[in-house]
Amino acid sequence: MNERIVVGAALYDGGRLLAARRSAPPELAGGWELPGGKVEPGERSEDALVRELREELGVEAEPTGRVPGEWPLPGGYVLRVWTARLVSGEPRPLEDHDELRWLAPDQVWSVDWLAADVPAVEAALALPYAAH
Ligand SMILES: Nc1nc2c([nH]c(=O)n2[C@H]2C[C@H](O)[C@@H](COP(=O)(O)OP(=O)(O)OP(=O)(O)O)O2)c(=O)[nH]1
Repeated sequence: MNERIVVGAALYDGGRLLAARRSAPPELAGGWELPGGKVEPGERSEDALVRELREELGVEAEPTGRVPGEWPLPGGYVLRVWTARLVSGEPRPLEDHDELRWLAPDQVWSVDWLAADVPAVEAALALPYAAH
């Protein structure tokens, strides 16, 4: 009954995508991911996404659409991704991350994404530009 879902945000601002470098746990530290986290029992995925972006980055964001697909994560979780738009605030690495980077389209593959994020980011980039 408890689905094990991690939601990630393809957070865009001015055509650039936000990438976040994990600082923990040790086996994931240094890898880049889409900010987000685990959906709590009874929580809507979009609400979890907004909550996680507030907690982790200190920003208000609005989910704008689901990126088709889901990608398996260790521990029986799956990663689902939403596009999102920055509503207010400047993202800061408050929790879980030690660096953030806004990536222009030609910089998206300049960071070392976590394994599950490679197909997830590809799927986000495959969406029509209007979704960004
Ligand atoms: N948030 C996020 N997690 C990812 C991505 N790719 C990926 O493999 N993961 C993994 C890392 C973690 O093992 C797990 C997400 O856990 P998390 O630590 O971000 O979740 P959370 O903030 O709710 O934390 P907690 O309840 O474990 O304290 O999924 C991604 O793009 N975004």
